[in-house]
Amino acid sequence: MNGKDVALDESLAFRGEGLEKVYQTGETSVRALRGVDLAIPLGEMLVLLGPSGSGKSTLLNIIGGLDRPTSGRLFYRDTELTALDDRELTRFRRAQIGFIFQFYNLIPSLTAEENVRLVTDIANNPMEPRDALELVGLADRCDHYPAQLSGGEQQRVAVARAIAKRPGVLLCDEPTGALDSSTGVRVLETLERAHAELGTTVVIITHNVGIAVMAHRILHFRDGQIARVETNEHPVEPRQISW
Ligand SMILES: Nc1ncnc2c1ncn2[C@@H]1O[C@H](COP(=O)(O)OP(=O)(O)OP(=O)(O)O)[C@@H](O)[C@H]1O
Repeated sequence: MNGKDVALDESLAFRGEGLEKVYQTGETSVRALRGVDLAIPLGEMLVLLGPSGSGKSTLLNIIGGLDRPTSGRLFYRDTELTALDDRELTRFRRAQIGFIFQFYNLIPSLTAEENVRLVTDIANNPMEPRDALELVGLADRCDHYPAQLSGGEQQRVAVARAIAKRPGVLLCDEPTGALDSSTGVRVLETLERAHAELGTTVVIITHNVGIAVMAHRILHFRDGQIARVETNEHPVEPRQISW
């Protein structure tokens, strides 16, 4: 198969070496990633922290196969993502990655269940949409339209949609950025539940230092690099978090 690596570490979900990303806009170039090396173990709960513009979303988009590094190599398990063509990268993303963004991106004319079904209809081994909605605590809201749901409930539908295809990895970019503390905690609980029950590797970008305590590790970004790695021996449960 394309891009197999001989020195494979089977305990890792992602391994990146020397990842660089340069955005070129006309005359201006921005070095968003400046030589990032990383290893993300399977089943890890990882938080990316750092100031605005430090490269967190750029890295998340690259590990999720939405974008490519300018240079460097990136592996997901035994597959070298940086050796895949566009079709193969899309196939990887569809099969393995669930994305959750700050704004929920639900289709307003579809019910919660139908929003989830959009994904399960094209997945290989999906959950029933109602089971995914039950897992996020919305069994009684399946027939509601997004406008009939609160912001936190809409985000939980987005989590259900992301986990329903049983992805190996959940990538979350400011998943609680638009939510107040108690609503945000319920969303974090659904991420923790997917992590615990499905063994999903979870990567969360946040500006909120309060959230970082639920992670196994925290990567601190600065100027396109990982400035510091913090290991958390005792991750706390989301219900103990507030901000
Ligand atoms: N598509 C793009 N074209 C040009 N420059 C970009 C593009 N995307 C990001 N950048 C630049 O790359 C740098 C890193 O951006 P990135 O979005 O990865 O940072 P971030 O840490 O996620 O920031 P935030 O916390 O504000 O979302 C920034 O200087 C940004 O302006």
